[in-house]
Amino acid sequence: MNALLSTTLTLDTMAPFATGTDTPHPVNGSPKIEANASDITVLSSSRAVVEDRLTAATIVVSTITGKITSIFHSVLPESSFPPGTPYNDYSPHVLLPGLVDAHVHLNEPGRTEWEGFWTGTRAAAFGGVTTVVDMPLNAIPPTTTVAGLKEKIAAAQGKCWVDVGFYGGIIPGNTEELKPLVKEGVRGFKGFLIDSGVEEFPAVSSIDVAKAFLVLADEPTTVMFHAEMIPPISASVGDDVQWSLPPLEPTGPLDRYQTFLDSRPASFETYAILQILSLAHLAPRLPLHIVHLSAIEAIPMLRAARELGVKITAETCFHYLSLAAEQIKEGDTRHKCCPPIRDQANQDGLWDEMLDVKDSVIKTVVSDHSPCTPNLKLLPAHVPGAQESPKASCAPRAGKGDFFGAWGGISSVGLGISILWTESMRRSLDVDETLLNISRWCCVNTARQVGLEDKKGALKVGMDGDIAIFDDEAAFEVQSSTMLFRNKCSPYQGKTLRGVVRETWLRGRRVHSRVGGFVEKGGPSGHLLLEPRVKA
Ligand SMILES: NC(=O)NC(NC(N)=O)C(=O)[O-]
Ligand SMILES: [Zn+2]
Ligand SMILES: [Zn+2]
Repeated sequence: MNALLSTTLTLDTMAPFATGTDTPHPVNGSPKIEANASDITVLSSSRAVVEDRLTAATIVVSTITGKITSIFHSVLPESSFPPGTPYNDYSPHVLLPGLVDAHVHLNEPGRTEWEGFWTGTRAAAFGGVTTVVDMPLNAIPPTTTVAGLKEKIAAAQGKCWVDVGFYGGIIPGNTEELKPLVKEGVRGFKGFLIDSGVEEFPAVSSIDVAKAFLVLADEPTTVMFHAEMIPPISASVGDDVQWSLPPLEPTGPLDRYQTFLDSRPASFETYAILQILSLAHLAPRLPLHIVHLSAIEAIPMLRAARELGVKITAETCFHYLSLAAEQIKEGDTRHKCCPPIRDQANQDGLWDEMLDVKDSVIKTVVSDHSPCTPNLKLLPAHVPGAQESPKASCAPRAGKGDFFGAWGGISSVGLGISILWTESMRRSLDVDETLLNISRWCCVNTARQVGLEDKKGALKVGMDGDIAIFDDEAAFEVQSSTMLFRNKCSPYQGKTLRGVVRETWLRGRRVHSRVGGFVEKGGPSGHLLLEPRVKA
């Protein structure tokens, strides 16, 4: 280790962990790094998020293993490295870990016209996301069997611009498939407690959940729920309690957002979460997770459960942190998702939980990118995106602007970091703290949620050289050229977002730069992340 204090460092670029990891600022001039110039690449900046702190950093990545071999807490000059070493000083832009978006629907095979591996992962790469984890539904077949997973894997080959992991699904009757899916490398499971929107992925009952908990109790996985459920009492009219009101029944004009919001109240989320918690004792060691938490009313019960030792966490989404019901115009179904975007006070409450609470129950922020063809959004002519609809692949079931008939799902993969940055700056949050928060919510914690914490989500020696170069001063307009997902239909369209991802690096190779576009030579280099999880 004395070598660290001398001026010459030798890097063993083949080794997953380098000898020199963290050197003090060079005292007598710059250190000299000995390595084969073609075996390493160097990225540096006056600002980087390295292991939960903002620091100057020089990051050396092996181009052979794709791993980070050393990190120096200063900007070493190019002359520190052998002549010909690829070297980029990005100061003052920020080096961040590539984002891990742990909730994306890629929909291939079967509904590739909604989204596919090629387009979805290019949109991710554009926005600094270097890993996406694909949800088990909306592709046909769904990932509820090993055979279904194999079809996914076959469909993904050679099409991924970033690394891709897969979730399995829990549906009635597939208990036998769950352990084999863990062995095949799924990163977790999702089940629905309410209609999923697609018939091949039915909701589970409490008996199905109990069976899944028992079979997965000691498996290295995370079981996640779409936590909305229709409570037995759905509405009260004055003093009169109305029993068994038809579920999700609209009580006003179908194109008014408030009508839709009223049809899926916070009680749907709290009731569903109570159901999950009531079964948690069946698998006390199994990590449980609530996907796309929207209602702040659910926070106290999650906090109480965690205090009692229940292993449960929650994620929220970019849209719940940036959009508000009051602002949604009549018929603008681009905003339809489930659970719904709630009011401004709810949005503020989510931020309060994440910022002010020491051990927030909301650990991660994800996109829940769940697109469809624009015709299924039933967009009225005045909403942007309506004119861009390709020919309808399926006849719309309802009138234009109908929030009940439109497909539920928001498109935003690759826009997340800029959405969070814009909203954080609007809230006048501290710049440095926001950079750390984004890295916690979208990198470190999402990687942990899906069992990738040994490879992804942090700039650390031994981790994959997945890096986003973030320009926090720039801004851009969301338009067709900046939404790289297949269907250019998103509530962010036309908005100006602050914070631009200048470049995205995957395992030590530049995948995309805002100036040069995609590095097409060699084609997509994303890996499928199928190595089974190990027990935490
Ligand atoms: N079938 C879906 O993709 N559903 C998704 N839809 C949303 N979130 O509106 C989801 O994750 O539940
Ligand atoms: Zn869901
Ligand atoms: Zn989803």
